[in-house]
Amino acid sequence: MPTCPAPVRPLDDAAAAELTALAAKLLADHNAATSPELLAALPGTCAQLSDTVRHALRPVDTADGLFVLRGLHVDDTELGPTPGHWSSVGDAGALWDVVLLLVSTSMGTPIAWDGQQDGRFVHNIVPSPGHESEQTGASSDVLLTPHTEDAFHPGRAHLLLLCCLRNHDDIATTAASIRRTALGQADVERLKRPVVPILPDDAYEEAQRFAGRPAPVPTLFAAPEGLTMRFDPAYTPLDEADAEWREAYRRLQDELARVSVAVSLEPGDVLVVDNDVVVHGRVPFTARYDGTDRWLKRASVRVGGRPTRPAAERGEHGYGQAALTAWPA
Ligand SMILES: O=C(O)CCC(=O)C(=O)O
Ligand SMILES: [Fe+2]
Repeated sequence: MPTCPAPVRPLDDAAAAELTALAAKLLADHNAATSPELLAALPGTCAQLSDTVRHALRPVDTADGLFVLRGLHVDDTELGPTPGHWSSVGDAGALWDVVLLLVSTSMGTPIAWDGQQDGRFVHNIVPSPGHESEQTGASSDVLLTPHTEDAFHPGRAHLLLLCCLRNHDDIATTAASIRRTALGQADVERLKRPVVPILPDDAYEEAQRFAGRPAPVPTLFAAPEGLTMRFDPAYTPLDEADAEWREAYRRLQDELARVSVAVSLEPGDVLVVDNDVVVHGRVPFTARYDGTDRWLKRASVRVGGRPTRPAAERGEHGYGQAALTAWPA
C-alpha cells in the first residue's frame, strides 16, 4: 500500500499560529471545549480567519477525496499522557478540540451523537484495554475494516476529520476512494440497488437495541460529480443478498483494496476525508498502554445542500438515533 500519497495542504507558521491563537482565546473565554456557548461562538470566530487559512481549508478538490492539513504544532511534552479510554479524557488536549472545531466549522456544521462518547462533538480515538479486537476506534490488534463513518445513519457526516496528537509508531489510517476504482458497469448497477441494510456499529449500543426493521440501502449512488458510496462490510448482513450481488460487492472490496493508500499521520496533521467518496480504516498495531499510545481527535461535519446521497435516505429511521448539531440548524 503506498504511504502518504495523500495531497498535503501546508499551513505556514503564521497561519498555524493564527488558528491556534484563535482556538486558545475561545477556550479561555469559555473554559471548556464542550461548552454550548463555545460551540455557538464558532461561526463568528471562524469569520475572523484570514484568507490564507480559509484557502487551505477549502473543500476537498481531487478524486482522492481527502487531504492532509499539515503545519500545526503539537508539543508532545505539554500534552500529558494518552488516556486509556475516551471516557477518561476529561479536558486533556482541549485546545486541539477547539482547533478541530474551528477547522470543521469553516467547512460546515459539526455534528455529534447522543449515543456516542457522551455526545461530545470531538471524539478521542485511543486504543483501550479490553477492546483490542473490536471494529471501533478503540481497537488495535485487528485491521479496522475500511468503512464509511456512521454508515448506518442517513444523518452521517459528509466530512470526517482526524487530528493527530501522537503517533510514535507511525500507525497508518487507510483510505480508498470510489473515484479511483475501476468497477465494471454491471457491478455498479447492481450495487446501486438497495439490497441489504447496514446495521449500527458497536460504538452505538442504544441503536443496536432499536426494534424497528432494518431497511436495505444502496452501496453506490451516481451523484452529479461522480459515484458516492455507503459501505461498512463489518456491519452488513451480506448473506441476506443473492450470490450475484455478493460477487459484485466482493469485486468492489477488491477494487477498494487495490486503490487504498496508507496515511501515517504526524502530530499536528488534520486528515480531512470526504465520507461520501472515501472509506477509511486503520492497520493493526500493538497498543503500548503506557501513556504514549497513538491519540487522535475526531470530528464529523455536515455540509448543507450536497447532492451526494439518494433522496430515499430521508425516509430512514436511523435506528432511533439523531445527530446533534453544534448550534441550532
Ligand atoms: O484510527 C484511525 O486511524 C481511524 C479510526 C476510525 O475509523 C475513526 O476514527 O473513525
Ligand atoms: Fe471510522
